[in-house]
Order: sequence, then structure tokens, then C-alpha cells
Amino acid sequence: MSSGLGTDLLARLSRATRRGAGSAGEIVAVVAPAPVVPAARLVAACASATPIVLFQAPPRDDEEPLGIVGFGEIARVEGSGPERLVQVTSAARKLFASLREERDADAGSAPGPRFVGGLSFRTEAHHEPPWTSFADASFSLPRWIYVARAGEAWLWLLVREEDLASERSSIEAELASIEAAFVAAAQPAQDAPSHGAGEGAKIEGTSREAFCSLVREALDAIRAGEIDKVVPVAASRVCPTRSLDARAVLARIADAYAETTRFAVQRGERVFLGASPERLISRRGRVLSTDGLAGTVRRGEGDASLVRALLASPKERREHALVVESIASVLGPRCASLDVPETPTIRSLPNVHHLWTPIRGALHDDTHVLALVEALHPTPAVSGTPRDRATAWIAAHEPDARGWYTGAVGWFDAAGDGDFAVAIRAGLVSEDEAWLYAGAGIVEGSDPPAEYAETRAKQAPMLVALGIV
Ligand SMILES: C=C(O[C@H]1C=CC=C(C(=O)O)[C@@H]1O)C(=O)O
Repeated sequence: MSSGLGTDLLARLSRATRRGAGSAGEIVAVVAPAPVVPAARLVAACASATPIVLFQAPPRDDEEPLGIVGFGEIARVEGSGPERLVQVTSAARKLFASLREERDADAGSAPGPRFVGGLSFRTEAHHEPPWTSFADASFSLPRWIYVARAGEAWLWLLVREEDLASERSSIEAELASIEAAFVAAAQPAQDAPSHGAGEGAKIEGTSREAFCSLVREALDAIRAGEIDKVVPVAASRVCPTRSLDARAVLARIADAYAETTRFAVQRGERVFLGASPERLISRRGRVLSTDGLAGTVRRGEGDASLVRALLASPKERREHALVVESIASVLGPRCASLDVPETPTIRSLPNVHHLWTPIRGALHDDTHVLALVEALHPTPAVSGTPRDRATAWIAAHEPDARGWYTGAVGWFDAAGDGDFAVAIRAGLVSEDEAWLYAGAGIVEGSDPPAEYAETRAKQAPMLVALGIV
């Protein structure tokens, strides 16, 4: 590659190791400026380095978009049970303490190495198929970390001091394929003819009748006063007629839904990927931001009147208000100030409009982003209210394992900053199948067939990416 990124990074690695004390267990991290390319396309163009992780945030208001790609792994931290994120935080802290960052002057402002991963909707002793390779919480510290921000980008390489000599040739080979991927990712998007599930691909899963009866059971529980709101999720399995390429699916969803947070986490042969419109939490220092997002209408003819009806619907407003109230009650005590707009606005996506309340705040202290995730998850946008009863209702009634769907996906760094998206509008893709999911918030007044139709509209991003619609 003409940029000389590979030669540059290897020379930095050699200099860093000559400078270093060379203590065993230490991880050397070197960084060089890299070309700015669309993050998901970089993943699609680099087939060899696994596992992959991706977090690509959309441009929002005053914020610059942030793209993170991870190839390979220098370490993985996992947690299980109710303490899953405490376990992850403490294992990650030890790893960050053993990290020696070596930066030349031209990479002084590069965002530092970071973990990327996510968590399941609820904690389980053993996750059921197809989620068996996904732990309750699992984060990768990638060997190669591409970070793009504000029109600049960098590539980090992380190597354990004691593995430097033995891994030199594999590092060189990986670097050659990453360099080639930068060249390919910079080209205009091209749809590979073999991207999708193929003609005659079948979709099986929760039928319209089954979902409607689940919604009716939810309405019974609401009428009986057991819960105020619950969010059942339906699963479908796509059986393709040719091998699926998860990276190509990711590139398509990323291009088509640029206003969302695009993400991917690979575990074993499966890649959990999607395009989420909903921010769970972002933390930069003491500044935090999050989204109240609930209440939906499918886009269609007479779009402007659909939006007006959504804003005016008491049922949609109630469903939305429950989410905003819950977020405000969780964050309020942790914040010196919290700005919660009184009325929602609209967040428009290519397939649906949502009621949206963007929330911003200033924390009292340096609470780690994972502690904020722990406090907020699951919001009533994916579980219901009261939270414990809604979650118990879901465990008792939902027929399929949600796994990481409606969990959270994101990144965090050594300072405890990070971004997390609610893991929705997503699916689990492997060569021979794809699992798609979609849920709908049920409150008093919900109409079962309309809720079913809403779940179909919410699956559009994945269906388009799989070449099915
Ligand atoms: C549970 C999902 O969406 C949630 C997020 C936004 C709007 C929602 C709704 O209007 O029902 C859901 O609460 C999903 O996409 O599977």
C-alpha cells in the first residue's frame, strides 16, 4: 500500500521494544496515522483477521462520528451472572494497567486502545443455541484497533512483550491484509453479487398468530395490574440458499442505515450485527448523553400525517413516557444536572419513525460507563415496567432465546469513557443461517395485529442487508 502504514507501524514497534524495559506480561501498544475509510467497509474488506468487532456511531448534533474496528484479540474479558460488568471492569482495569502506550508526536491525539463488546439481555447460566458462544458479557481488546474521529484515523497494534519475537511473522501477514483492506474500503461501495441469502431463501419463526397471542397474554397481565408495559420479542430464522457472508451483510446495513449506530461482535462462527437507532449511554468525562426512544410508526404514504398521528397518540406517548421516566429516575441521583426535554421529538429512519427524547447530563463523579450501563439496562424500551416484573414476564412467556438481542453493545477505555447502543434492529449471522429479532412495546390499548406489523417494519434493516426485501 502506498501509504506505507505497514512499514511505519512495524518500525514504531521495533523502536518501542528497544525503548521498553521489556517486562513480561506487559502489552506494548503502538499507533500510526491511518487512512479515513468507512469502518464497516474496512471490516468487509478484511476477511482473514478474526474475531471482528465494530462500533460505528452516527454524526449527532455537536458530536463527531466515531468509528472503531477491531481485528483479532490480544485479550478477552468476560463476566457472568449479576456481577458480570463488575467482573469485566476489574479484569479490564488490570489489562489497562499492563498496557504501555508508545506514541510518536503525529499520533499524540489518537484515542487510546479500548475494549469493544457487549452483553446479553439477561444473565443466564448457559446461553441456549444459537447464543452458546456469547457470554453474559464479553469484550475484546483487539490486536488491531482502527479508530476514526473528526476526519482523522489511527491504527493501533497491541503485542505482548514476551510474544514479540514469535509473533513477528504473523503480525506482518495480518498487517499486509489490513493494508489491502484499507485500499479496498476506500473504493466506492460495490454490491457483491453474492451478498445475500439467495433466491428461495426461507424464513421460519414466530407466526403472526403466535405473536398476536403473546401480545394478548401481555395485555391480560397489564389489565390484571401485574405490569404496566412489556416488550415481547419475536425471532425468525433465515435459511439461505447460499453461504452468508456476515461481513458483506454488515457493510450493506452500515451503508443503508448511516444515521444509526452500526455494530458487530463476532464470537466463534457467528457475528451479532445490526444498526441501532437507540443510544443506551455515552460518557465523556462527566458528560453523559442517552436516548429515550419508544413509540413507533411504520413509514409510508402520507408520511407527515403519520408523524403527526404518532406525536398525538396517547398510547404511543404513554409507552414513550415510561422509558423517559425510568431513565431520568436512574440517572437523576447520579447527576449534578440532567436535561430531560418535556416533550419528545421524532427520530426518522428509512423504515420507521420513533418518538425520541434526547437526554443529557453532568455526572457528580467519575462513574465508569459500565456502571451506568448496569444501572440503566434493561430500559423499559426493551423490557417494560415495573422492570423486574416485566423481565420475569418475558422469561416466562417468550418462546425463543433473545441472547444479546435487546442487550447492549459498545466500547470503553482506560478512563471509563465509552458509548453503548441498545442492541436492537440486529441479527445473528453465520454461514448457514441468520437469526432475526424484533420486539414491540405493549401497553394498555395496544392492538395485536398492529404490533405484529410493527415488528416486521423493525426487521427491515436486516432483511434488506440479507437481500430478502
Ligand atoms: C424492542 C425494539 O424496539 C424498541 C425501541 C424503540 C421503539 C420500540 C417500540 O415502539 O415498541 C421498542 O420499545 C426492537 O426494535 O426490537
